[in-house]
Amino acid sequence: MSNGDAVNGNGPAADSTHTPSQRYLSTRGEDSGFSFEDVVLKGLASDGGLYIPEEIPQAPEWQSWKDLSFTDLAFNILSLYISPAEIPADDLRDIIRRSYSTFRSEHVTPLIHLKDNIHLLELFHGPTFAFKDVALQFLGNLFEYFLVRRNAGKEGRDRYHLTVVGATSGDTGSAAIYGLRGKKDVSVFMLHPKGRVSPIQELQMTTVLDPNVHNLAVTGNFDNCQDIVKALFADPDINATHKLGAVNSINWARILAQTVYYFYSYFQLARQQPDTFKIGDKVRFSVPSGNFGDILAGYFAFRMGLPVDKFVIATNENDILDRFWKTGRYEKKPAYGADAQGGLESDGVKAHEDGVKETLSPAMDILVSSNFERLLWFLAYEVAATAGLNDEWNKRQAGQQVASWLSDLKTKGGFGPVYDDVLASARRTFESERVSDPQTLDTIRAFYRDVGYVLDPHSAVGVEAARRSAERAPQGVQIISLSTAHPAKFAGAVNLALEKEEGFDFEKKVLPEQFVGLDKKEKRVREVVNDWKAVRDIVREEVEGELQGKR
Ligand SMILES: Cc1ncc(COP(=O)(O)O)c(C=O)c1O
Ligand SMILES: N[C@@H](CCOP(=O)(O)O)C(=O)O
Repeated sequence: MSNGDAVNGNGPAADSTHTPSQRYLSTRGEDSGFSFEDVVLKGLASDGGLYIPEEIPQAPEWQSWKDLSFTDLAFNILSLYISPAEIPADDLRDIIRRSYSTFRSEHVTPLIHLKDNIHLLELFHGPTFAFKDVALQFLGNLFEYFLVRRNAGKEGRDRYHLTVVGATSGDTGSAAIYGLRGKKDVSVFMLHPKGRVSPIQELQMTTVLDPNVHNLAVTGNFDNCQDIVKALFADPDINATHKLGAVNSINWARILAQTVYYFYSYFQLARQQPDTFKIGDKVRFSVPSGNFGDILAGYFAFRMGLPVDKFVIATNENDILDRFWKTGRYEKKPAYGADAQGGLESDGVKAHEDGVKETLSPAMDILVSSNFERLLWFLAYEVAATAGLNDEWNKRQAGQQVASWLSDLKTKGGFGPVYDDVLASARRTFESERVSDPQTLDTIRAFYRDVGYVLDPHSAVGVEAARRSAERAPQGVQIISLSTAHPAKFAGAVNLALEKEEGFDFEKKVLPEQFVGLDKKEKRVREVVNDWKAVRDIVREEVEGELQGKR
């Protein structure tokens, strides 16, 4: 499929009055020429790839953005990708303003100094206390905007009804639900691995009773949920009857919205440390990583012109990314580590037969990182470009290479080692660190003792990686470590680390009022087996019920 064809193969064609500033292509090379609106509503490309912009726009004026508010900065950055012909400037400003008015901090994503040259970018001040809110509040409003526009003057079954299907290891689910609850013409189906999200995360999702919200607890792991979502997108049958939409970071708008806080944190650092950090200095980012969406947003900010010294990929013991950077091989893990005893690794972490380890940072318990595919495209493109042929050829080569790697991942469980120049290019911009559960607990404890700060386990993985990276970093480099969730979402890990600390009281020190009494609320969730067809049947049944006003 190409250029301006119907969304999902059956939706309305892109409206020629909304001329795009930017075209998008698929990482697997078979799908191209789409507008921003197309890719936001479509989510996943029809060849199974992920959408990327044909060109990464440069931001030559970025230095003059230093004193802008978060929302003004967001407007400037997003405008590089969304032309006023697609969304008029006033409308875009309004979408951005509404999206961030729900945040509890005037900075939206405040930066605080943690210790020495390590700074913490707090991304958890949105409605669900996780970094996903930054993108999903925006995406929810964007969906609404496009649907209102498409449905003007239409009634009943003629209206464009979006069926969002998403997979979550805990945080995307609630953030997407809060971004979309009660919105007209949208149904939301969130699949989470039954029993493998934290109790608060589960309650945040299942206590939302709006008729358009459907929680499905899948007997399986996060990757099974993600595979079901991708199978639904690949199924022509459901695509013919329902217009599927994505809220996971396969949706380009998720990545785009997240680029803003990389710039914003850089400017906050310059404002906070005018004597030691000047605009133009390079900064290092450490990012707790699972699906690779958050760190990929940083990569786009870097490619747009932000001076970055290195990105540190921080993984937990589900370490496919760390292993790639160390070996050049991208491989799913064998079921159990060599030292496993009856499903328990030597450090006490539970390893499931499917290869996923159940760690203290469960939102990163992911076997395969879906956004890594987007980076692979850019790495392959860079290598193709050294051949000196034309850009069209380079893009085609990159798409073919990515399709071949991803096919090996599917059929053989992995690929690699990749060519030396691909790995060298990856290592120029990124490095990686793997942080075990005991190290995560030690980090939470150490920073609580040292500076009185309570880190959530995911943020602790990032901070420990930042601390290790600081030992190798050039003298004086400032490191911004992304804090991806509020500690109250992970009471188990935080209490494990801090319960013996004198004076520590989880309820008084950590628990926000919004979480109090959640467990007393009514819940709605359906259990489903790990079978995409069973999920498809539920989606059909529930959407029909909603459209007939039965729910
Ligand atoms: C709290 C938390 N930290 C880190 C991550 C990893 O982010 P990403 O999947 O974008 O790499 C996630 C899940 O996505 C998360 O929920
Ligand atoms: N950690 C995520 C997993 C889904 O990742 P996404 O960024 O692709 O939506 C979660 O919390 O659900």
